Amino acid sequence: MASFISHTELIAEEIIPTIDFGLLSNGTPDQRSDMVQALAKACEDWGFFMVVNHGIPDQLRDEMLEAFKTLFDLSDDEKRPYVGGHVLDPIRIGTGFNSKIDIGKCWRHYAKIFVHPEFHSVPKPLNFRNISQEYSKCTRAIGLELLKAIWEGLGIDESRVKAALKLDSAFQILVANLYPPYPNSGTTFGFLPHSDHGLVTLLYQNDVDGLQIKHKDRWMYVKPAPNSILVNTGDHLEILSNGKYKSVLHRAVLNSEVARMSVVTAIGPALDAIFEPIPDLVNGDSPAVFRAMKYRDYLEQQQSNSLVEKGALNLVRL
Ligand SMILES: O=C(O)CCC(=O)C(=O)O
Ligand SMILES: [Fe+2]
Repeated sequence: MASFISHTELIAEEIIPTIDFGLLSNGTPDQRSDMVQALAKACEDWGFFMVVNHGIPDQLRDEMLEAFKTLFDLSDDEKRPYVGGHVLDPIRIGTGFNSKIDIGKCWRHYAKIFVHPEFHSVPKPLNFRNISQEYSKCTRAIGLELLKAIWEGLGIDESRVKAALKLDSAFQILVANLYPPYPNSGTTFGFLPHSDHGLVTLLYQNDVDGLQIKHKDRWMYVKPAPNSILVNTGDHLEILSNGKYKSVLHRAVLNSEVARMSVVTAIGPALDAIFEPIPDLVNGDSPAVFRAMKYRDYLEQQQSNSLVEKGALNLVRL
């Protein structure tokens, strides 16, 4: 496999947009309106932004990271029931992107748990259930509030989108990534370049950087502001917005000295919702560029195949 790291130019001079969640949820009407505009710009220009004043208690974030660390440290016997299942199994533990097809390319352990509309959890560690339930609730509320502001910024009727996507049953998945230290050979990634399938993804990491995003055709490092969470737009926002907001391509590189961990939560439509470009955004000047598909089918296809950047979107591209 070609070395991406040594052959790509990395840029750091651009400033990643920051969204003040406090002003979005509790600001004056003018402050909220400014944030809605800032969010629309961040989605259009970047597909990626940092969120500050998000209200997730520091302790809860740390407990969530620790609980996942303990889960990864369980014996192979204890983890076996969750290893090697189907991509739509509600709890999965594995390595690489998809353990069956990506051996050797991704130096990553993952745990993936479906937490909404049905909440799933593991029996060990004992505190996992309570922590993950609370963490999922908090992050889902933030994700849904961001989406509400995103619909507003696109000038579309929130209640119609919410009903079409069945957002009361929004599909939420909680994922932890553990990247053990790895000598930097330049050929092995933590996570290969990809976009996420859902509407928005929220990410929190330990204090080891490694996430990179593709911005204006160049890879750039992401250095999160203290206490921020990172948010990126997923394929479904690209589809719904009829290509106005592109899902951002991102990847994770490895650290040769220390382990990196990220806790990621992706929020999407209900699994049985059929998504397609929002009719208000399709017209003679801007014909539909994606066809309709059921979210569950998209997810299954995207997760079952090798990741080739944003290749999954071709399933629905017209
Ligand atoms: O660990 C990271 O920084 C990236 C993780 C990621 O992209 C994902 O879980 O989809
Ligand atoms: Fe991702």
